[in-house]
Amino acid sequence: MKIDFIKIHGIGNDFIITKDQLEPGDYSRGAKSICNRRFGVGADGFMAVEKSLKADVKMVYYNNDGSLANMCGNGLRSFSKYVFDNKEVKGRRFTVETLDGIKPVEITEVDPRGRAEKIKVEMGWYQLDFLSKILEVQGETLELGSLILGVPHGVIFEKRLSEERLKSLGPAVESHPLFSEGINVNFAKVLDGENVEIITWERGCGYTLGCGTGMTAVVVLGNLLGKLSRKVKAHSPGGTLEIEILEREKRITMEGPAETICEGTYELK
Ligand SMILES: N[C@@H](CCC[C@H](N)C(=O)O)C(=O)O
Repeated sequence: MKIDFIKIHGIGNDFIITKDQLEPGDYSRGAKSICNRRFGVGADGFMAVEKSLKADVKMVYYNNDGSLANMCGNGLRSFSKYVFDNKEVKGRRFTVETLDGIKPVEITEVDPRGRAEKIKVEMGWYQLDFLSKILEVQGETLELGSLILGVPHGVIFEKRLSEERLKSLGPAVESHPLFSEGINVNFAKVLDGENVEIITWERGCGYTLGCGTGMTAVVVLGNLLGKLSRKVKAHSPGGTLEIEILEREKRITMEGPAETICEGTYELK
């Protein structure tokens, strides 16, 4: 079966998006195939655009290993760019149904041709699992906080960030028996109260250049621990997101870019 797709990234976290209808069982298999970086187009995740009865449009997200996830922050901005640029929605403010509920979106910057460049999304509110627990992993002692922001996140604050260390410890923490559904793993270094650097090992797709829900989880946990303020610039290898915790209203916003890479047709294997 052939599908039309577009590839969009949000701070280097890249996604394949299709409006074409697949057989229900084919999305997971399709995600593995099209996201493969050697034998497919290559991406961190695969998203389907669906009709919604509750919101303006519905986003369904699969990791590149074929697993379904409730939410993806960079994915939501990339998806929003797609539906806005392709006039699937009306106006610069609209709502997107996700498996984590309905997310209001605002296109905050457009290019001279009227295409979305910067997007602000509502991330909802978090569910704290625990602020701090000591984990022994591969002979290392890690102090980790855990919360759910649509998907589960572990946050480890460190003095120095090492991609090599993340790639070695990430898979072991992701599948640690403490987390029955697996977990995304974020290593974070606080630069000052308004700036934090983050590297992430994602459940279901490994090392990525940035993870929107993960960067938001770091800001939330950093704020709860008194390390970060409520309005923070979060920096990952692929770019920067602006994250704001609106405590009284119990909502969190995340703003950042999304950019089209290419579009085409793919023969699903
Ligand atoms: N890249 C995403 C998160 C995608 C889902 C995650 N890998 C999971 O399975 O929990 C983001 O930007 O938030």
